[in-house]
This record gives sequence, structure tokens and C-alpha cells, in this order.
Amino acid sequence: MRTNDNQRKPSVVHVRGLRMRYGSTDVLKGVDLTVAPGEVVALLGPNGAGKTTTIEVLEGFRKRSAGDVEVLGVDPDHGDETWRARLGVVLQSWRDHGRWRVRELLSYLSLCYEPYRARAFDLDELIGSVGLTDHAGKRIGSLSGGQRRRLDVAVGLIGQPDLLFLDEPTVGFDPEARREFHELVRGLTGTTILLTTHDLAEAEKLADRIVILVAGRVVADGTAAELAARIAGEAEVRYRLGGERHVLSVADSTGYVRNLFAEHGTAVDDLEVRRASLEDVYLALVRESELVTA
Ligand SMILES: Nc1ncnc2c1ncn2[C@@H]1O[C@H](COP(=O)(O)OP(=O)(O)OP(=O)(O)O)[C@@H](O)[C@H]1O
Repeated sequence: MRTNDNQRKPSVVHVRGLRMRYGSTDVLKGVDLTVAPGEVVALLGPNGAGKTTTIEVLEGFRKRSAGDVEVLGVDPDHGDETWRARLGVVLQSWRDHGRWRVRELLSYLSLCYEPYRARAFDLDELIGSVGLTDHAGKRIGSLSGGQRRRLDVAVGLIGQPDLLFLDEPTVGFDPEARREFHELVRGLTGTTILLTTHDLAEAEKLADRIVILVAGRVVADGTAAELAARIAGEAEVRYRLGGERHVLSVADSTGYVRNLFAEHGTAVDDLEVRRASLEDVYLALVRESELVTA
């Protein structure tokens, strides 16, 4: 977590018993979610689990069917312009404004936030912080996918938001652009972020806390290590001894390895201890929850 006294501060997002119904279909069935100031929370879940719906309710884009929701201390159904100006929203990449130049668009958008600004704002600093200084004079239509996404983030940050929403931010990125984007987000120290993603490595890299949503319900909420502890009874230990390969699952891997070395010393070779990855944890939790809700 990027701030150490989050527990004592009021939460940025506070959701209790959120329900959403489209026609006769319940899409959110009582979601509880808390995000503390400065925290980065990743919302994971299979297609159709309700992630975007949840985010859209929090952004005030959708009216919920039931439940208590506060974002920055305000019910999103009653959020005014001042409240809205405190939110940053990065939607899945948009393709408008191709003829505008980067700095020109950001400068124009920045003016819209001027009446709501509490802090000094430097446009070139923002452009620099998303790594677009060398592209500030370029037409938006000529940017690469990764540069375009940086611009999306700059648009999300232009109002100096207290809370930033990132909806599947790196879809379609090549590995280099993805890594650069992750560095960019990790550099936004102090900004509270709620992101959705299908990329588990991304969630693990960026998020302080992971919330897994399945069929409209939160089935897990914790750090990646806490989630792993929920299912990871055993670790896999692999090693080579006297030319023979050994692979086995053990509950106490540290104790096992200690005994192994005490008994065989330097004859043990190629040792690997593998704990459950976030992907193992995620798939186990989703399967378990789908069995319960089936
Ligand atoms: N306007 C709508 N009217 C009716 N049903 C809707 C509407 N919007 C979303 N849904 C349904 O609500 C469910 C949740 O959708 P949502 O987009 O929130 O899921 P998601 O977890 O974000 O999925 P994905 O990972 O595919 O983006 C889906 O079954 C979807 O079909």
C-alpha cells in the first residue's frame, strides 16, 4: 500500500449491498467494496461478472437498483459537477480528435477543469509525467497505440483527480507498451486507483488489493498473498538428486527443504519451490464460486 495510515482515513469508495438489475436479470447481487485513499485496487472477474457495471455506478454513469454507495463522500446518483471534476476516467481507448495535436487537446480539456482546481496545475509537467513530451506537437491520429493510451491517461489525470478509474487499460498493448504503462501507473504515487483487468500479472504488479467478482458477487478481497494463502495449502518442490528428477507437493516447503539439505547436502541440485500463482488462485476461486452459483 502506498500510504501507511489508510485505515484511519475515510474511504474514497464505500459500497455496501450494491445491486443492479437489468429487466429481470440481477447483474450485481449485493457487492461490498471499500477503497482507501492512495490505494490501488484491481477488480477482476470473468466476462459478464459485473465489473464495468460496478465502475459505471461509481462514476455516476448508471443508476443502481439498490445499496449504499459513496464515492469521495458523495452518492454518485447526486454527484454535482464539482464532485465529477474530482474523478478521472480512462475508458477503453477512444479514437476521436485524430486531427488535434496532443498538447492542443490537453490544453483545451484543461480549461474545462480550471474552475474546479484546488492546486496549481502545469500542463507540460502532466505531459512529461505520461511520457509524451516528445510527441506533444504531434497529431493524435499519428500516435502509436501505446502513445495513444498515454494520452488517454493524461486525459484521465487532467483534472488532478482524487480517484482514477482505469477500465481494462492495456488491452491490445505489446509487451513493451504494457511495461511502460505499468511504470507510468506505478509512478502516480498518492492517486487512488480502481482498475479492471483480465491480465492477472497486471493486477499483481499494480494493485495493493485484488477484488474478484463472479456473477455479481465479490468472492475474494485481499492482497495477492492473502488470496494465495486461501487456496495454497501445498507448494510444489522440484529438485534433482543423484541424477534423478523429483517433483512433489508438500504442505511445509521450508521444513521439507531444510530436511532435504540436512540429509543430502550439496547432492541436491536444480531446486525450485513453486507456490500458487495469482492465476492458480483466480481460477480456483472462480471455479469454486461458479459451482456454488450454478
Ligand atoms: N445496458 C444493459 N442492459 C442489459 N444488460 C446489461 C447491460 N449492460 C450490461 N449488461 C449485462 O450485465 C452483465 C455484466 O456486464 P458487465 O459489462 O458489467 O460485465 P464485465 O464484468 O465488465 O464484463 P467484461 O469482462 O466482459 O467487460 C452482463 O451479463 C451484461 O450482458
